[in-house]
Formats: sequence, structure tokens, C-alpha cells
Amino acid sequence: MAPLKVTKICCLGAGYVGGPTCAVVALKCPHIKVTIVDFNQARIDAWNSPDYNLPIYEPGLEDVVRQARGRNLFFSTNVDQAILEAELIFVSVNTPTKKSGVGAGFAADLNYVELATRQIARVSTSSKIVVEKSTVPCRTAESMRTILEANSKPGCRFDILSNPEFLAEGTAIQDLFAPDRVLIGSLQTPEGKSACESLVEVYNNWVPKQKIFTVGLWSSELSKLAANAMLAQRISSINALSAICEATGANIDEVSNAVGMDSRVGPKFLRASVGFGGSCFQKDILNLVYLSESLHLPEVAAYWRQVVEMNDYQKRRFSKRVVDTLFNTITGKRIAVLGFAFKADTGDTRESAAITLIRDFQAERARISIYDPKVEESQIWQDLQEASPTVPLVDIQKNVTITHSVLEATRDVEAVIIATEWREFKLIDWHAVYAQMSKPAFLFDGRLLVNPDELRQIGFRVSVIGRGETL
Ligand SMILES: NC(=O)C1=CN([C@@H]2O[C@H](COP(=O)(O)OP(=O)(O)OC[C@H]3O[C@@H](n4cnc5c(N)ncnc54)[C@H](O)[C@@H]3O)[C@@H](O)[C@H]2O)C=CC1
Ligand SMILES: O=C(O)[C@H]1O[C@H](OP(=O)(O)OP(=O)(O)OC[C@H]2O[C@@H](n3ccc(=O)[nH]c3=O)[C@H](O)[C@@H]2O)[C@H](O)[C@@H](O)[C@@H]1O
Repeated sequence: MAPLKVTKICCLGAGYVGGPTCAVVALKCPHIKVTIVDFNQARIDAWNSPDYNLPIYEPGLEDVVRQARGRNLFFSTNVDQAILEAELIFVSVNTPTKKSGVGAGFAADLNYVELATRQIARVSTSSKIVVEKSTVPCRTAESMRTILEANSKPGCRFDILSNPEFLAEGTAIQDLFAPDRVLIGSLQTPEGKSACESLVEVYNNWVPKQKIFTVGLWSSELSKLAANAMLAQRISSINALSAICEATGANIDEVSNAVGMDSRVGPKFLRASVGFGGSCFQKDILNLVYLSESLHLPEVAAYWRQVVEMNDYQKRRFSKRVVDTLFNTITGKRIAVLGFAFKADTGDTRESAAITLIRDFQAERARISIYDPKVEESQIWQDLQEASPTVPLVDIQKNVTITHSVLEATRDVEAVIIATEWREFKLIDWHAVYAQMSKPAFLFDGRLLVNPDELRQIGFRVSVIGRGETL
């Protein structure tokens, strides 16, 4: 069966994945018309904004959109029209953790995927290749196929592919330009393989064939959950060791370097921190836990659940260390939190460790000032409100201030917390910060960002993740 040569692509979902991914497809494939659709009007307006005030901050993204938008890249809320025209449809909609019902707190909420699938079936008048881009539980493609086949019009056939996305926020564009691998799963039928070949040809416009890995559908779906679970597991492992370092006087940087020099382990993703955040690690592990339990594999479920529990422990441990070090009380004390995003180079705050720390400090009735170079003020208030739903926002605002610079955030404070590893924080004039702080001046580095010896020379009392001493 000769593979279909794709000329029109539509992407359902203009979020952190759909937007950058399909913008890069458009840039690299000028012969393909790419339409990214979403029913969130504000998001689409931002993607179309004349001054490129895009809805997400991602280094290099604006440049990609500037080159392709209006040429062969379009953003629209006309979902039906884009489905109708396309030969290949990426489904990049959100799959959050379920908040209620069966599997609440663990299972992925597949409502958006199902609604998108039903919409494709309802609107389509010609055959389509439907590509699962969202992260989904193993065998979701089967449910999608059942829905599509049960609702298709005569003469329409649907081939389902799984093509999970591995980009990390903050480096999305470089990850998309030069991915470690592109994974495509398909049914191993002649039709399935032919659909797979069509998508391989799209990627092969810029990704070498040897980096495009084609597998069965279920392996592809499970590999995405496995990759995130194993990455998060590395962080929880190193964070568990950071607790031992703090208790023994070993240094976590030295330990992770020593371990990572073993080529079988490798040096990446071994950086101790205040805890991993982001929209996916926790969600995908919980999803794997749920899958394991559904398959009657309780030991497997418990193994993966521990990765999330260790992450929660790391955040709690950090908050406690702050309270303990500040003479066992932070009531009424001023604390500056530097960084609110879940990692550097993104404005995304989903599951950010900073939110948990601030909630803990609020519970102790501390007075908190926050500075983040990219996160919008309205987002911070929304996150703090969601973290403490029973406290009225006006009461939260009595003890929390959002500031616009490191110096403004740290004025008169007793302690500074580094919660996100923004490059800007590596260049802080610590002499100036020290001069305006209350004394003794405490600094808690949750990101291994500062040189503790230099700061101690200035006069700070420094506590660093994975190091025992506070001097
Ligand atoms: N954020 C990330 O870095 C990564 C996310 N993923 C996965 O990709 C998926 C999407 O994640 P994000 O882009 O972060 O989510 P997001 O929440 O930023 O974007 C999803 C968008 O889909 C839209 N949407 C929902 N149903 C729709 C429909 N029927 N038609 C049109 N638009 C619709 C929503 O309005 C929303 O704007 C999730 O499954 C996630 O696990 C995978 C790799 C990386
Ligand atoms: O499925 C997803 O959503 C994505 O999840 C992660 O990407 P992302 O969450 O954007 O960012 P990471 O760089 O993985 O960082 C996640 C969290 O772990 C923390 N981290 C990372 C690395 C490390 O060594 N230590 C550490 O604490 C980061 O600060 C951040 O809070 C994966 O890296 C991507 O491959 C995947 O596509």
C-alpha cells in the first residue's frame, strides 16, 4: 500500500505541545499547510497577535512562528473546518489527572481526548490519519478507533497512530529541531504501516530516518509513560540521597557527579532539587500507578507511587528545614521566594514546587515576597488560591507580595529561598541583597545555584539542598 503524501495537517489543541510541535512541522515542511485549532479564543488570539505576544514563553518559539505564520501555519478556532480539510490530525489536547469519579487522583481524564475523537468522526467526510500526540494510558488508541469506526461516514477510514511527544519545556524548540528520537506506534497491518510511513515522511523533512523509531501502538503509548516515570525516578533517587547527604556531611553534587560518571548511569537528570514539578511527571506516574493497579499488579503500583511520595517528602523536608533553621518559627517573618515557575526558561507554573513551599510558609503565617522573571502576576494569585481553596484571596494577599525584581523581593527579609534555577539568579549582586536584609541573613538554595562559600564570606547563613552545614 503506497503511503499517502500528506499536504494538510490539523492539530487539535494549541497548548504547550500542540503549539510548538506543529509550528515546527510548518517551519520544516513549507509544502504542508498546518492549521492549529483550539476552542479557547484567547489562546488563539494570542497565537495570532500582531506583536507576537504568544500564549506561552519558550525560547526560539517566536522566531519559528514569525517565519511560518501566514505562510503555511495558521491558528484558528474553526475546529470543524480544519478537521474537514486535513488528511492527518494531531490530537494534542490536555489529559489531566481525574479529579472525581473512578480513579480520581490517579487516572488520566480522557474526556478531552474522547470529545476530540467524536468531533473528528462527526465532521470528517474523507479518510484521515489520526495521531495521538497527548500522553494517554496504554490502549487508548483502541478506544479512539472504536469510537471513530462506530461513527464514520461511508467511504471514510481512520488509521490511528501513537506519536508521543518528548519535548521538555524551556528547551522545546531545540528538542523539536533535533529530537533524541521520534516514536511512532501503529497497528502492524498493511494499512497501519502505510499510515505510519506517511507520518515518517513528514518528520523525515528534518529528522534523520535512523532517529525515527516505529513500533507497535501499545509499546508506543507505554514508552511515553515509562520515559517520564524513569526520568522522575532519577530525580527522586538523587533527592532521597540528598537527605542522606544532609544528615552525614556528604555533598550531593559530588555524589551525583561520581555516580553519573559511570557511563551506564550517565550524568543527566541527577540534579538534586527542592522537588520536581511540571504538568506531566506526577500526572504520568500516577497514571502508571493506576494502570498497574487495574492490571492487578499492586507491587508495581507501589514501586512507582513511591517516586511521587519521595517528591512530596522532599518539598516538605525543605519547608521544615527553613522553619527549623529560622529558630523554629517563621510566624510574622519576611521570606523572599525567588522563582515561581516549575523550572527555568518557562512561564509554566503547573505543579511548581514553589507553590507548595509558599503554601507551607503561609500556614506558618510568614510574610512572603515573590519574584519570578516570567510568570504573570495573575497566574501566581490563581495558583496560590488553588493551593489554599478555603482561604479568601484577600487574606492570602495580606501576607503575600508579588515584586518585580530580586532587590525589591529581598528588601528587609530574614530569608531568601531559591526555588527556580533562573539564569538571572546566578548573576545576583549578593552584596547588595545582604546589605538590605535583616540580620542574621539566611539563604536557602533549593536548586544548587549559588556558591555557598562565597556567600558565607559576605555574611549569609547558607543552607543548600544535599549539604549538611548551615553556617
Ligand atoms: N506540557 C508538556 O511539556 C508536555 C505535554 N505532553 C502531553 O501533551 C498533552 C497536551 O499537553 P499541553 O499542551 O501541556 O496541554 P495544554 O492544556 O497546554 O493544551 C491543551 C489544549 O487543548 C485544547 N483542547 C481541548 N480539547 C480540544 C478540542 N476538542 N479541540 C480543540 N482544542 C481542544 C485546550 O483548550 C487547551 O488549550 C497532554 O496529554 C500532556 O500530557 C507531552 C509532552 C510534553
Ligand atoms: O511529558 C512531558 O511533559 C515532558 O516532561 C518532562 O519535561 P518538563 O516537565 O517540561 O521538564 P524537565 O526538564 O523534565 O523538568 C521537570 C522537573 O524536574 C526538575 N528536575 C529536572 C532535572 C533534574 O536533574 N532535577 C530536577 O529537579 C525540573 O526542575 C522540573 O521541575 C520530560 O523531560 C519531557 O521529556 C517530557 O516530554
